[in-house]
Amino acid sequence: MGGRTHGGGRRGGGPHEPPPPQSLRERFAALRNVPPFLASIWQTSRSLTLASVALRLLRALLPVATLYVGKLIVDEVVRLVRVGVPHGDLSAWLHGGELAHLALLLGLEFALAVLADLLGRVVAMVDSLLGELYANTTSIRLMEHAASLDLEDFEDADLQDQLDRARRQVAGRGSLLSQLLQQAQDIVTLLSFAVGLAVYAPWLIALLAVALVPAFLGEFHFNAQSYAVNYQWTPERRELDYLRMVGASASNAKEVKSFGLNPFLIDRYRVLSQAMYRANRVIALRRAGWGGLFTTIGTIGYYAAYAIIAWRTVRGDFSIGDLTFLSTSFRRLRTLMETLLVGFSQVAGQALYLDDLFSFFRIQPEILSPPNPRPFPRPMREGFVFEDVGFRYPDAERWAVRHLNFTLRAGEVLALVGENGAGKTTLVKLLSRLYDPDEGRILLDGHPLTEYDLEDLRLNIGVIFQDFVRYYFNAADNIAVGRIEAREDRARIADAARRSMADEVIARLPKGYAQMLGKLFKGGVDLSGGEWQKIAIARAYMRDAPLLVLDEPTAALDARSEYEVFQRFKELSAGKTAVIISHRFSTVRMADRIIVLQHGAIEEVGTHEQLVAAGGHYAELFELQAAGYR
Ligand SMILES: Nc1ncnc2c1ncn2[C@@H]1O[C@H](COP(=O)(O)OP(=O)(O)OP(=O)(O)O)[C@@H](O)[C@H]1O
Repeated sequence: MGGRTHGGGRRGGGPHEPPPPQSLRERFAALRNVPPFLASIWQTSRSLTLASVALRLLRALLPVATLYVGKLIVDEVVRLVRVGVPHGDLSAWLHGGELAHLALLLGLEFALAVLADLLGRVVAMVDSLLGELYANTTSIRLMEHAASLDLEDFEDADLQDQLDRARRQVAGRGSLLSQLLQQAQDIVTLLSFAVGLAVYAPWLIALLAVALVPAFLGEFHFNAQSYAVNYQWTPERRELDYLRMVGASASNAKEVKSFGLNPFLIDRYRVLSQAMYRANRVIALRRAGWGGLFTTIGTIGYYAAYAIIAWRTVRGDFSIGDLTFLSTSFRRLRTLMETLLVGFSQVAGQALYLDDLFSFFRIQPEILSPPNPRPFPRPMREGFVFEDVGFRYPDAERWAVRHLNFTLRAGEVLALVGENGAGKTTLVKLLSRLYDPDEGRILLDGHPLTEYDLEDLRLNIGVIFQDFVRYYFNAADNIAVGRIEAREDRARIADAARRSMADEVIARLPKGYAQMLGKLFKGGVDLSGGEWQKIAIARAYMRDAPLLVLDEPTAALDARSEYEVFQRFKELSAGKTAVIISHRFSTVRMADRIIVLQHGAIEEVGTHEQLVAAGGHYAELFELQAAGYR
C-alpha cells in the first residue's frame, strides 16, 4: 500500500506550480485548447451550433454585397447626372422608366440592410442560448468531476485556486464561443472584401497588413500580461472572496460582531484589493498608451491608401462608384482586420484560461474501486484489522498515526479516546477510505480494504463527523442526507429522528419537518448547537449501516441528552459495529472496549474497568474529569 506521492508534482501542479505562460509560443500553444472547446460546444447542442454557423456564414457575405450594390447605385446616379434632368421633372422621369434601374438597386440595398439587421439579432439570440447551455453543462461537469476527487485534493490550496479559476472560466466562456464564431464570420467577410479589393488594387492589401501588425502584437502581449496578473493573483482573489464572506455571512455575524472584527476585515480587504487594482492599472495604462500609438499607425495607413485611390480616380483609372467601393472596402477591411487580430489575441488569451478548466478535468482521483471489487460483507464476520497502519497528511512532516495494530471486532462498540490531535479522526477517515494509509494495511473480513467496492464500502459505513455539515435544507432533508435515496421515505426519516431525539427538536419548529433550517434562506430557522447535533445523529440512524461511527457529535449535547443518546445508541446498535469518539468518560465507559491514542499511536486497550485498574494514561484522564465533578 502507500505509494502516495505527497506534495508537489503529483498533478503537474502542487506547490511547484509552473509560472503562467509568458512566451509568444506558449501563448499560441494555448490555442490547442480551442478544438476541444469547440467539441464541447458541439456536444452541448448540435442544432444550435449548426444554426449559428449557417446564419453567420450568410451574414458574413452581406457587407460586401451591400457595398457592391452601393457602388452600382453611385455609378448609376453619376450616369443619370451625365444624361441630365429634362426640366427637373420627377414624374416625367418616373414614367419614362429612366429611374427603374436605380429604384431596383435602392430596393435591393434596403432589403440587404433589413436582412443584415434581422440576421444579426437571430445570431445573437442563438449565441446567448448556446452560451447559457454550455455554461450549465460545464458547471455540471465541474460538479461531477469535483465529486469524484479525493478528500486530499480538496485540502490542497493549489487545487482550490485552480477550481476557482475553472469556475470563473465557465461563466466567461460563453463569450469565447461568440468570439470564435464571430472570428470565423469576420474571416469570411474579410475574404469577400479582399477578393473585391484584389481585383482592383492588390497592393492596397499589403499596405493594410503593414499598418496592422504592430497593433496585433501589442494586443497579444497585453492579453497575456492580463492573464499572468490574473493567474498570480488567484490566491488573493480567493482571500478577497473569503473576507467578504466572513464579514457578511449570517453564521459568522455573531462572533465577528462581538470581537469587533469588521474594521480589521475591511482594512485587510482594502489593502489587498488596492494592491490588485494597482497591478491591473499598470497594465491598463500601458495598454491604452501603446494601443493609441498602434491605432494611429493604422490610421496613417488608411489615409495613405485613400489618397492613392482618390488620385487614381482623378486620373480616370477608377469610376466614382469604384472610389466609394474601394475606399469603403479599404476602411472596412482595416476595421475588420483590426477586430480579427484583436479578437485572435483575445481568443488566444481566453484559450489560456481554458487551460485551467481542462487541467482541472484532468486531475484524477487516486482512491478508486479495484476492477473486480468485492461487495461489503453482510453480515460482517471478523471486522476490521489494522496492520501496522501509518498515515501522514500531504506535505506534513509528522505522521498523524503510525504503527496502528488493532482489531475492530464485528458487533462491538469501540471507543477512541485521546487528547486533541492524537489521531482519532484520522483513524476514522482511514477506516472509510477517505484516505489510504501510507504504511501497512487495513483488512475487512480478511481482505484488504482496497479490494472492496468503494461506493459500497462508504454506503455501509455511517460516519457522523464532529464538524458535520449544517445543510441549509429543510429538517426532513437534513436527516435524509444520511441516505438520500430514501428521501421520500417519511416514515424512515421520522423513525431516525425519534431515535436521535431530533423529533423533539422538530416538533418545536413552526413548520415541522418542512421547516427550512439555517439563516441563509428566507424563512429559515436556526437551531442551537445541541439541536443541530441531534439532527446530525439522526443521519446515522437514517443510514442504517452495519458500521456506525460517531466522531464527537455529542459534544454540544447537555448531560442528560448525551446520556440518553448513547443509551439508545447502544440499544439500537445491537448487532451492529460502532466506533465512538468522545472526550466524555460518561459516554466512553459504556463502550465494550476502549482504545487510548497518544501522538498517533495506541497506548492502551481495554474495558473501562481494566483501564482504570491499570492506572495508566486513561485512569489519569478519567480521574482528572471525575475530580472536576466532585
Ligand atoms: N487535513 C489535515 N491536513 C494536515 N494535517 C492534519 C489534517 N487533519 C488533521 N491533521 C493533523 O493530524 C493529527 C491528528 O489529527 P486528528 O484530527 O486525527 O486528531 P483527533 O484525535 O481527532 O483530535 P481532536 O480531539 O482535536 O478532534 C493532528 O496533528 C492534526 O494537526
